[in-house]
Amino acid sequence: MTAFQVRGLTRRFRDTVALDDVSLDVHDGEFLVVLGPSGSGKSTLLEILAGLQRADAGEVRYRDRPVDGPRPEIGVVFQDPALYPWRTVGRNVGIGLELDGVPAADRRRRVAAQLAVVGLAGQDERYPHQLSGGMRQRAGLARALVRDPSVLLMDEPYGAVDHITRVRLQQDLLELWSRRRTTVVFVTHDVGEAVLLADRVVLLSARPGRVAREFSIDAPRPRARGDKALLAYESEVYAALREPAGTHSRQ
Ligand SMILES: Nc1ncnc2c1ncn2[C@@H]1O[C@H](COP(=O)(O)OP(=O)(O)OP(=O)(O)O)[C@@H](O)[C@H]1O
Repeated sequence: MTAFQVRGLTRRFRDTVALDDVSLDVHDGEFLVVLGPSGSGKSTLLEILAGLQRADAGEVRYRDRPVDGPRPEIGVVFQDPALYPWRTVGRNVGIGLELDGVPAADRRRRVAAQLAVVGLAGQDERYPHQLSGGMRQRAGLARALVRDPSVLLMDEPYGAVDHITRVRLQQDLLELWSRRRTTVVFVTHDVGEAVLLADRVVLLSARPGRVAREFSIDAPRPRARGDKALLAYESEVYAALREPAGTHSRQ
């Protein structure tokens, strides 16, 4: 089944055309990576999928219903997890459940379980400033997962953590995804990250943001950085990035 159907999406900010006639499908259970240079409209696309902003033209449907606002089954993870500093990690992660009116005992149980899933078991009572950047990012992921979303939208979630932490977080995300098979749409401008994670990479061109190319990453899983099969895909994507703008052909 198709999770998202995106048709003819256009978004302008004054003179800037952030997205120009973007169409794509996201399939159920798929790990889709949206790759593109700065200003190619990746974040704008993700926010429209999340129902956080509207397109000027075109349509987004999720499971065949128009997306007209945020929904609990669509979880979002941003580069900055934006945890409330005055709330404990547990109360940050459980915030969506509070809004959903889930009783406190149930909430605590679900939060503790989700913290364990992301590698933060027993950290409920700590405060965000007591966590490392990588741990805060894990807490942001737990906050999205705790509502049991059927799709996760991730906007450069590892863009602000150091390289070694990033490699670890990527590996953990891959393990999590292979267990849950939640549909993921993941935005990055890191080619290595894109081919490591993706079933399919959609490459956007910059200003205006258009779908330039698509790559199916048919490398076997489990995967790890440095796998030979992935390096071949990386070379293919880098070659596409070297093509002058406007000469991209769709595969
Ligand atoms: N709220 C806004 N007001 C004005 N212009 C905006 C706004 N949001 C995005 N833009 C412009 O739209 C274009 C696409 O921005 P967007 O943030 O979606 O790109 P991106 O590919 O995610 O970039 P980056 O990789 O740098 O985060 C850019 O030129 C940006 O300046």
